[in-house]
Amino acid sequence: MSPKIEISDLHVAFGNHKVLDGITHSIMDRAITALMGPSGSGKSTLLRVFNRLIELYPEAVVKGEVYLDGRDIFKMDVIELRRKVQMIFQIPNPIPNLSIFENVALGLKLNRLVNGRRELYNRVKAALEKALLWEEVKDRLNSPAGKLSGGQQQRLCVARALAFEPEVLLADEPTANLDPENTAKLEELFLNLKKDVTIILVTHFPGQAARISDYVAFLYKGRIVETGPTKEVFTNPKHELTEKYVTGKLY
Ligand SMILES: Nc1ncnc2c1ncn2[C@@H]1O[C@H](COP(=O)(O)OP(=O)(O)OP(=O)(O)O)[C@@H](O)[C@H]1O
Repeated sequence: MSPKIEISDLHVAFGNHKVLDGITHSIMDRAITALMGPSGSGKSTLLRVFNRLIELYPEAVVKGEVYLDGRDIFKMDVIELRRKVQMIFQIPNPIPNLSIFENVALGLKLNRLVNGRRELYNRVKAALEKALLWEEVKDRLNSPAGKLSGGQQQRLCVARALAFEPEVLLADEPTANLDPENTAKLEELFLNLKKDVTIILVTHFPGQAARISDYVAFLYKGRIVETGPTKEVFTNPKHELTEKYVTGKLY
């Protein structure tokens, strides 16, 4: 497996508050990497560096290097970067009054990524299929997205992201507000996707990391304490803090 993202000596602070303190790590291509660690350890901040969403926080100071396929992300056109590196959030955020179809189509139209209605329909359909939502919505594509269940709205957000045919999908605690059935569906969807897309998943649930990730990085107070293939880290943690975390004694 080759690295998709390489991070070198990354530091992030909000004003004087150091949040990431010298992260050096590689994220493997077309695999699921789980970022886990106690609340406040810097997982979401790290995720927000990968698509440079961090730059929307005026007090954030970022130092260090991050490469996507060998390209310095801080020198890339940010629109291009965010097209390649899509993100979904803890609370599904479709545009509620817009139709299911339009939620997925809008970004493609605004960015002029499609030619004509037939291609647009095909791209939207393909994205909804990959997001395991097509069968549930194909007869009501024109109804408002806000009428979908929470789990369906989250899969719609995945479809919206996939419509851009991204290389990386960032997911920030995407199942935190879902019931077990919808959580299972999203996990299945991620497992299907990883053959095409590199997935970086922030999760609060060690069980979720164990179920679906190939690699984990365990963060504690802004540093990566331990990293490796998921099975290895869960069955034979090398660091005491990791052991406590994976056995539910630290959260
Ligand atoms: N915009 C911000 N301004 C100031 N401090 C921030 C900001 N965002 C995050 N922080 C601080 O950075 C630290 C790391 O936050 P971050 O959200 O990255 O951690 P996390 O591991 O994802 O936590 P959680 O699991 O609770 O979401 C926390 O102390 C948090 O208070």
